[in-house]
Amino acid sequence: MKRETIPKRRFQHNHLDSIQTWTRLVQEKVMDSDSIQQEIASSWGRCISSGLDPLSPIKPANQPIVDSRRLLEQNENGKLLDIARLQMKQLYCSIKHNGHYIVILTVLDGVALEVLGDKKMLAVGERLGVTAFGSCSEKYLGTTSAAICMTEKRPFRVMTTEHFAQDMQEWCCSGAPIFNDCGKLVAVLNVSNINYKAHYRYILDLTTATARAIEAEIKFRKFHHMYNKTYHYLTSVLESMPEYLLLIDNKGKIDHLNSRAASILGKSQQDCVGKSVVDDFASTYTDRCLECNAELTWQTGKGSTVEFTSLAKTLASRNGDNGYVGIIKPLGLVRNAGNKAGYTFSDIKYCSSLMEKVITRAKKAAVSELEILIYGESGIGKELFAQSIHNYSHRSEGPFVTINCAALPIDLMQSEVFGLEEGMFNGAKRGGNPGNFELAQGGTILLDEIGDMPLELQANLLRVLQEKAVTRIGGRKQIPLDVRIISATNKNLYSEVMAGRFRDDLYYRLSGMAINIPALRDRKQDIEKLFSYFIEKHRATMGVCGNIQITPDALKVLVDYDWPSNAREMEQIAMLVLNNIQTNCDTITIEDLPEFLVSPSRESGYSLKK
Ligand SMILES: Nc1ncnc2c1ncn2[C@@H]1O[C@H](COP(=O)(O)OP(=O)(O)OP(=O)(O)O)[C@@H](O)[C@H]1O
Repeated sequence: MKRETIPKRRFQHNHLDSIQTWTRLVQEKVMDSDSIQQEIASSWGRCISSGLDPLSPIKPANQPIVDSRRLLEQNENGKLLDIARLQMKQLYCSIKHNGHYIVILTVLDGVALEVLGDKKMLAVGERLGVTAFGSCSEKYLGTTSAAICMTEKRPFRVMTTEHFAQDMQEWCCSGAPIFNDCGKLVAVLNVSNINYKAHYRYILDLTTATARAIEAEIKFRKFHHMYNKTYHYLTSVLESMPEYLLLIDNKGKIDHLNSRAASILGKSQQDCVGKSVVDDFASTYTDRCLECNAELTWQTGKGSTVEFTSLAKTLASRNGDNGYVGIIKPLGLVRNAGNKAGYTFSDIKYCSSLMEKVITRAKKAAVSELEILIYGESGIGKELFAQSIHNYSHRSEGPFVTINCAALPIDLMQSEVFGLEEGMFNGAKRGGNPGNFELAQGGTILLDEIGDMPLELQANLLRVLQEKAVTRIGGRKQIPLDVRIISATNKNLYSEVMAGRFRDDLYYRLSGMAINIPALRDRKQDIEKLFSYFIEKHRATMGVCGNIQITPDALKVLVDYDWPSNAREMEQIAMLVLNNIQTNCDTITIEDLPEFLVSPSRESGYSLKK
């Protein structure tokens, strides 16, 4: 087929020109490209190259078969349809009083995802196979506005004899492309009718505006989803932290807090959010308190007080609205009521005989008066054991106080652990501040992360152990102590002694009875029970109902994993899984597990540190 070039160019549809050009094409096999719009000429060219005969009737029987289920699963087509349906209905309602129309949503390979219109136009469409999940591709229908929009990636109208196939030449179509949030073309929206006079120019504008509205909804849903996901992650992370955390905005109002923080303040989370720190909790609060590491006393709903030390970080936002992350330290509650250990041995979930032996040993240790040194990797349950030992001992009615020996700067730690004599610093109260050892009187003190205790403090600690008494910083008086010491570490303390980082005399004092908690990877029998326990523990708060099972495949993935951060990591993963699954889901499958667990390359697996 020859192409003739006439120097005159046309950009608008002219019925007479296109009918002449088309007739010439059919009768003389000559395409006069310059007497029709260039986009139409290109489409006709493609139809000719694909062997389409303009005169042969369009038969639905020749249509390529489409697997509708697969189509909906591909490329987020299901979501697109969900969004577009409502907009298509609105578009149709705004034009239907002008005549008979059909609104078509076509996806990339030319398949119609949705078709709606009045009876007459639907019947016209049906005769040509223009139905939901029917192919409307260029190879089948010839030139259409949808086909041109796909190629040109902009709105386009195809009128009557601009259609290549004779069977389509009654049709008038206005189409507009739909792009996703990444700017990728995903579909074309199209309005068609078979009455030339009722295919007004504004129909193309309306179609384009509706396509833009669909795009905006796609973006909105994506951001909404991302926002929800981030919010859930943030909440899960805050909830799983052992600290009492608050996010405070630059006006001193509480933006968010974890449930631990709310419980220590004696209020619900809802009651705390939006409340002013100054008006409702700590009247001496200022931003400077946070910046200069000052201590604050918070009034709680239960009439007691909580020390709020400024282990706070500034959160800078782009628009300069700085906020803070605050950590409430429940020292005040310890002073008022004594700190209670919540866990007992019955809270330790296991099946393995290895763990059975460890628990038997820990119970023996509990009823003795020996100092106990608990060894185990990070997140394995050392604190859980320490609390259980305390509750199993005759000191169970006394306080249980934990000191994290790695967490605080040395000066703060001195006063925290050993107490502060009155008048030592401006912050010291009348009568001085008792340290953690005094607060643990009659009970147990857990020296967590003992392997990280600075050498300077080790000397003071040794003195306390030898003398069974404590002297506050800046004071002279010795205060006799009746405290049982449990230490915990994830380091090899003996190697630390050998390396000169830990005092040998202190090491021998602390390790009256050693308890080794084996890593989770060394007791695979416990994995199923522990994972089910964490799922059940968080199920309700994460909004998932019902009794949840795990498939053998998914369980195998969990069993095969190394669990570098042990039970704490497993708890995080259980929460991520709950976040991934539907609220009414009753089975956890491999697809619900985080990617790094399932993928064979485990190097990128994360490990969580307290
Ligand atoms: N066998 C178990 N059964 C039930 N819960 C467990 C078990 N082991 C650990 N956990 C839970 O896992 C979390 C981490 O435990 P814990 O804080 O006691 O670990 P840790 O060894 O003290 O950690 P770190 O070394 O970071 O101080 C806690 O929520 C704890 O209750």
